[in-house]
Amino acid sequence: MSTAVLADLLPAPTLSRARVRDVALVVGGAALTGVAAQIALPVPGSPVPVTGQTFAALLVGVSLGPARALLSMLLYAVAGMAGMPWFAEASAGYGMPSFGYIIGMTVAAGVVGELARRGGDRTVLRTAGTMVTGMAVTYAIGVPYLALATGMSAGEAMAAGLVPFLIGDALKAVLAMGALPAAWRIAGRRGRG
Ligand SMILES: O=C(O)CCCC[C@@H]1SC[C@@H]2NC(=O)N[C@@H]21
Repeated sequence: MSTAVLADLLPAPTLSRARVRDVALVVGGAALTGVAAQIALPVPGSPVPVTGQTFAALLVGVSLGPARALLSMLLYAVAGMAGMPWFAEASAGYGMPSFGYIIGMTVAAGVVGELARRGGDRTVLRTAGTMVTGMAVTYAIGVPYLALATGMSAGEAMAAGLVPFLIGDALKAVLAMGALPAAWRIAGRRGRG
């Protein structure tokens, strides 16, 4: 099954305009994630802060669809590795123990983009499943990376790199569960115009 994602609703009457739109979406998605990364709260005893990044990356994934979302997050990751200070707390590079989450968010954006392309953001319940999947992918890469980078045991890495974020992640999911189906309802009303 293949459906549109939210970005496809932006008008692009010609192929060249569609290209310009897509480039703007890819660059805009990376910039949005970079800004959201600056909303960061340190977690005592953990090298990983609470950030707005996951929410932004998953939102980019769902609203841009798999290909544009993956490109957008790759741009975010590669520019950050090259020195653009738009990782959490204005950091850059790839030496930090939280770098695995950036890889995780990149993969997750592609995965949730594909789920959205199959209608995974059209209802509250489906959006919940899509967000939980995206977060699970992020942690599945971020937590083992954290353990390897710091020498923590699996239990320590989960205590420092997963548990402190669960409540915040639940709030981010609830926000998306309200916003995304509502955006589709508004788009539907406009479409019927
Ligand atoms: O150094 C970075 O830029 C990456 C920070 C990663 C933060 C992770 S993403 C999943 C979890 N949820 C949060 O709010 N923070 C951590």
